[in-house]
Amino acid sequence: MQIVAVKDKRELGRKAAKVILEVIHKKPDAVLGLATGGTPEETYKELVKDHRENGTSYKAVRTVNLDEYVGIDPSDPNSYHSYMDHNFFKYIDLPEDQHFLPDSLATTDHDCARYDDLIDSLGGVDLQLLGIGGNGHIGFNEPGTPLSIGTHVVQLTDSTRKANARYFSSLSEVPEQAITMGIGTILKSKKVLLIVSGEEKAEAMYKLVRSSVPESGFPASALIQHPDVTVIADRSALSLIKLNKD
Ligand SMILES: O=P(O)(O)OC[C@H]1O[C@](O)(CO)[C@@H](O)[C@@H]1O
Repeated sequence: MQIVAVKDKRELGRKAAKVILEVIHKKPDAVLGLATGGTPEETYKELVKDHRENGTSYKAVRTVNLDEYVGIDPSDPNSYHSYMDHNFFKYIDLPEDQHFLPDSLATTDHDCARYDDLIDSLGGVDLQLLGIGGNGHIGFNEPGTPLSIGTHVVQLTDSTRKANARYFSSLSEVPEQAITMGIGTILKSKKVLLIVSGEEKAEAMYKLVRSSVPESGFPASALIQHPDVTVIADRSALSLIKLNKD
C-alpha cells in the first residue's frame, strides 16, 4: 500500500485526478469504479476541468459505481445517480449507456449478483476510486461484512446514517439500507485508489495504517491484501500518523 500525503482536499483532488487520467490515457476504454460522498467532489471537479481544457475523452470509458441507497428514486436529488450526474457525468462526453450504478429499486440477491456479472462482462474494474467511512467502511460495507462478499444489500449503521444526514433535511430521511459492491467485488479491481480527507477520518486512517491482518470489524483493512493500492490522504486525515516522508 503506497501512501501519498497531500496538504488539503484541493491537492488531494488534483493528485487523485492525475492517477485516474493516467489510467484513461493508457487505456481509453478503461473501466472506472467510481465513488460518491464529500471526498471525491474535488476529484470530479479536476476531471471536468481537464476534460474542458485538455479534451480528455470518455467516449470509450465505462464506469461502475460502488453503491446506491435502497428504495430511493434515481431522480431524487439525494440518490447517488443524481450525485454522479451533477458532479461529473453531465460535464463529460461519457455515453449514457456506458455508466452503471447499482439499481436502488432492484435489490434481490439475483439483482445483486447481476451487478457483479455486469462488472465481469465489462472486463473488470481497471481502477476503483474509494472513500472511507469514519468506521472503516468502504463502499457501504459496514463493520462485520464478510471480506469475500459480492454486491449485496446492507443495513446502514447509525454512525453512517448520521454522517450522511448532512445531505438530507433530517436524519429520518436517510435511507436505512443501501446496495453496495462487496469487499470481494472491490478486491477484484486491478488498481485501487483510496482518498481520505479531514480530521473525522484520522482515526480510520490510523487504524488502516496499523492493520496487519484483514478483519471484518474494520472493512478497509481488507485492502492490505490487494497488490496495488494507492492511498492519497490530506494532513488532517494523517494527523494521528507519523510518516517518514511526504
Ligand atoms: O466522502 P464521505 O462523504 O466522507 O464518504 C465516505 C464514503 O462513504 C460513502 O459515501 C458511503 O457512506 C462511500 O460511498 C464513500 O466513499
